[in-house]
Amino acid sequence: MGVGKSTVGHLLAERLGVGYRDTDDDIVAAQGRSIAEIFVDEGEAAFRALEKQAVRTALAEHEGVLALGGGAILDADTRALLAGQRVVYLSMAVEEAVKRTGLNAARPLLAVNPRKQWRELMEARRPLYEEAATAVVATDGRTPEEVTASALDALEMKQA
Ligand SMILES: Nc1ncnc2c1ncn2[C@@H]1O[C@H](COP(=O)(O)OP(=O)(O)OP(=O)(O)O)[C@@H](O)[C@H]1O
Ligand SMILES: O=C(O)C1=C[C@@H](O)[C@@H](O)[C@H](O)C1
Ligand SMILES: [Mg+2]
Repeated sequence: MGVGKSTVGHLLAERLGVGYRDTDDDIVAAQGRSIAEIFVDEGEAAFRALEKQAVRTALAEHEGVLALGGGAILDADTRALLAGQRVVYLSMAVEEAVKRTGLNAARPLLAVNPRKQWRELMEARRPLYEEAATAVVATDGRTPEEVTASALDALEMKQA
């Protein structure tokens, strides 16, 4: 959350001359509600079901850069779909995460105690991110342009 998927994703798409899509945005558009509202109204499990379908649809329809929600990796079927894709894991340390996300209530899973919640989420997810990734790019103290350049290098993809 807040690692720079949207910022870097847009830059990466621009450099590659392809489109950008974001499954969080797809869910919000289809539901006509914010992610925080979906969590409050229906709970995380309902959000995860919507997310799983959104990832499946986007991977089938879209050929450019796709940003996934931070928790999409928790779903085993989603992980299987990612197995055939180039996947970039953008990483950061907790202090960078707190700087970038702040106490923003739009991120319901970090709303109460961001540092502690972020650490716990990452302990559970880091192995899944690493397993899915074909490229890992550290973002701490680096500009979005630098992160984008590293992602292109790591993916061995040329700019358009
Ligand atoms: N490399 C970077 N260095 C410093 N700040 C950054 C960097 N990349 C993104 N940011 C800033 O961090 C914040 C979060 O970035 P962004 O919205 O791109 O992340 P995200 O991963 O898409 O977040 P979300 O989990 O909400 O989808 C923004 O304020 C953005 O300007
Ligand atoms: O890491 C997560 O579990 C989440 C990340 C966001 O992208 C959103 O998908 C939502 O806030 C949940
Ligand atoms: Mg984003």
